[in-house]
Amino acid sequence: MNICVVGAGYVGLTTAAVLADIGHIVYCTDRDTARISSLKEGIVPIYEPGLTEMIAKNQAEERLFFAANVKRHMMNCPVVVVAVGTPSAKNGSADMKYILSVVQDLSLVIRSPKTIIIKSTVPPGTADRIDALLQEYGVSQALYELVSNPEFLREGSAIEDTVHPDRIVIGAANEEAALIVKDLYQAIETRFLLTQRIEAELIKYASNAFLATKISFINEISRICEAYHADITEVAQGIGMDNRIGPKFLQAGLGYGGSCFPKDVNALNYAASTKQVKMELLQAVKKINRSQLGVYLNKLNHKLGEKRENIRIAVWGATFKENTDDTRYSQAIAFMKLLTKQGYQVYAYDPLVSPPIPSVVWCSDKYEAVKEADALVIATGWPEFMEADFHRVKLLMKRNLLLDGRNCLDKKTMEAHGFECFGVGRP
Ligand SMILES: NC(=O)c1ccc[n+]([C@@H]2O[C@H](COP(=O)([O-])OP(=O)(O)OC[C@H]3O[C@@H](n4cnc5c(N)ncnc54)[C@H](O)[C@@H]3O)[C@@H](O)[C@H]2O)c1
Ligand SMILES: O=c1ccn([C@@H]2O[C@H](COP(=O)(O)OP(=O)(O)O[C@H]3O[C@H](CO)[C@@H](O)[C@H](O)[C@H]3O)[C@@H](O)[C@H]2O)c(=O)[nH]1
Repeated sequence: MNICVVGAGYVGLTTAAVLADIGHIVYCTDRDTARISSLKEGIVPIYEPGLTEMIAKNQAEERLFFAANVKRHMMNCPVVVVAVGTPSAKNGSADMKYILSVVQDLSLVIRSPKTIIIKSTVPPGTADRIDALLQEYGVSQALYELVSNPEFLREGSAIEDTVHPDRIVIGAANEEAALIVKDLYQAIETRFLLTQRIEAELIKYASNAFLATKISFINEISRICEAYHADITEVAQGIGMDNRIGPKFLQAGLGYGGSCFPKDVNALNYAASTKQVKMELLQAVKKINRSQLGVYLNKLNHKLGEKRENIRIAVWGATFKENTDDTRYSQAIAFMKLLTKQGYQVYAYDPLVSPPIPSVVWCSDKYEAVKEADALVIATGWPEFMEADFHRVKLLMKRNLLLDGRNCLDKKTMEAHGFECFGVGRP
């Protein structure tokens, strides 16, 4: 099947690579011409383990092509997968400008029967809205099927999540349209859930909202653990052994970030408000996440004392989590900004990124960042931080404070190296 993927971001590139790898002919398009030019030359503009290799293989085998002429490929392919961004607008709603521009482009090129698959995360009711728009633009409904097929991949494990998903959700107005999409994924062994479009749209938002809730829940429990000198990692382990709860997404830390949870929680909240539904639990989830950084800033302040001048804090990690180069809504970066606002000198290191942040000095290596530091903060759980030579780190630092903001280090080992180590919800 010839497929046009619109949007060569994290989701578009992964989807295009996997669909090509399972045998389809895929044209991955983007209106960002520089991005497409580099992709044509084999330079993948994002970091995602295994993606560059999968793209190269399928380009070489002539199943995957990159193109900046979005409309031409939309017109020629019977299947169009929409994977453009839906970032947060100022009022918390999903900003639909990219989706709407794709719909406009589509309206100009639908001349033969097409299946349009919405993979972007969109508010409930979007598929119906697109239907209405296409008809307003004069496109005959007989010429297309519009299907909601939300994406559940995580950055850092996008390929694995797409090749071995927990489920594939297909929301379609009729069975025929659903089966066309199901057929595309024939080579993927998983459970398929066929619903109407509105349920598929809500399943995506509700999944992210639930996962964010799990994180805020465990972060709140970590606060009571600290008060009672209990270890949250053991408490989380015990909770997770209950099959009804499960062990995943119970890692206490500096809070959730990334391009999805913050914006999707806001967008769900906004969608509810337009129907006069109050999402009280979600409000609490957001509030806990917002206050999580403050809790650890206060702890650091308390341990470092009143003086801020010439106090140096090393921060390891800037991306919103390990194994990605994405810094959207990164708690690590938010923490760096809080530290500089307090008057601390911040020396930062991340294996992949060094975005400009006023008053933050970027170091090219993790050991350089800790030189003469009064405290070290582990803000992202990159494996190379766990494997660091902490004997050397201790020798390089001026003082011995270590905030393990992702609970990824063994506290006893750190104490044996001479650190005063405190994690999130650990005595
Ligand atoms: N990033 C994730 O982990 C993830 C996971 C699941 C779902 N999602 C959802 O998938 C969607 C895409 O997310 P992303 O992170 O891949 O986005 P992204 O911002 O990385 O990439 C989007 C791409 O779309 C392109 N684009 C925008 N408008 C276009 C147009 N009219 N025509 C052609 N190209 C256009 C942009 O140039 C950009 O390259 C969002 O709705 C997001 O919520 C993201
Ligand atoms: O136990 C945990 C798990 C995660 N996090 C944090 O939560 C955020 C999000 O992590 P993760 O969910 O692994 O990354 P994403 O790539 O943002 O993936 C989420 O968002 C995507 C976009 O919608 C969905 O497709 C995925 O299913 C959903 O997991 C990160 O800041 C993590 O550090 C925690 O603090 N504790």
